[in-house]
Amino acid sequence: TRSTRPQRLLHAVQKNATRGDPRSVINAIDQFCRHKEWAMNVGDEKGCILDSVVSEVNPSTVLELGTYCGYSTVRIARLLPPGAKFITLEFNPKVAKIARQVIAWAGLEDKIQLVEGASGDLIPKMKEQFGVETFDLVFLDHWKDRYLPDTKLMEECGLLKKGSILLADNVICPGTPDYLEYIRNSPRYKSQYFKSHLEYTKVEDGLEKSVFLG
Ligand SMILES: CCCNc1ncnc2c1ncn2[C@@H]1O[C@H](/C=C/CNC(=O)c2cc(-c3ccc(F)cc3)cc(O)c2O)[C@H](C)[C@H]1O
Ligand SMILES: [Mg+2]
Repeated sequence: TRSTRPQRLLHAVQKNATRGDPRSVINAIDQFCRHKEWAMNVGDEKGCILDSVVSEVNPSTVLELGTYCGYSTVRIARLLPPGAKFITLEFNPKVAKIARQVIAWAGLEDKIQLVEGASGDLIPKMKEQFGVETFDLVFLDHWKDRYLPDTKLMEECGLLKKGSILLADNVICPGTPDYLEYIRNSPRYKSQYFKSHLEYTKVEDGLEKSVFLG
């Protein structure tokens, strides 16, 4: 049977990237998706914005919603200080298996805790099961209609503290209208839109960075 897109992306990494070199893994995926087969990674253009936010926040605790093939996981993990706690959630076991191999190829498995399951089930368990108090940074990149419910759930579970940063991908394309409306009108957040393009295309997209005010 035909391979899956994540499997083909993993093979491109194993063929073209150097083991233990996160930068080469990132480049191999970007080359593959730009020239061979598009895939829904945050990509190089939005990835630079992600890098700058991660570097600025210099987080001790990070949560990623929607690992997919691990492209943004590798981008984030390579910039984290030693001892940082980085949890990424992926509910599709086949996709998680690919992501684990991409992360291992980058040599970053010791910095990342990939947890298989649905965010709605796992977010309420973060404190008791994963020993997390609050998250300094959350990267939202899973199903777009889940950004808002999961943000409200993180608030309810006390996982955000004054200064916590939410960074959301795809707020224009495919779009997350209910999330944007909520986060831009809530007195509990200060938001900023970073205009960019849909990965590997000229279509407009962007990242929304929101600071939780407590
Ligand atoms: C109950 C589940 C919720 N909880 C969950 N808990 C854990 N893991 C979850 C949850 N919900 C989903 N996931 C996982 O995250 C991944 C899913 C990621 C989704 N990303 C997009 O849909 C997208 C589309 C485009 C796009 C743009 C233009 C186009 F023309 C086509 C596509 C671009 C982009 O940058 C995009 O990120 C993965 C496949 C899926 O298993
Ligand atoms: Mg995305």
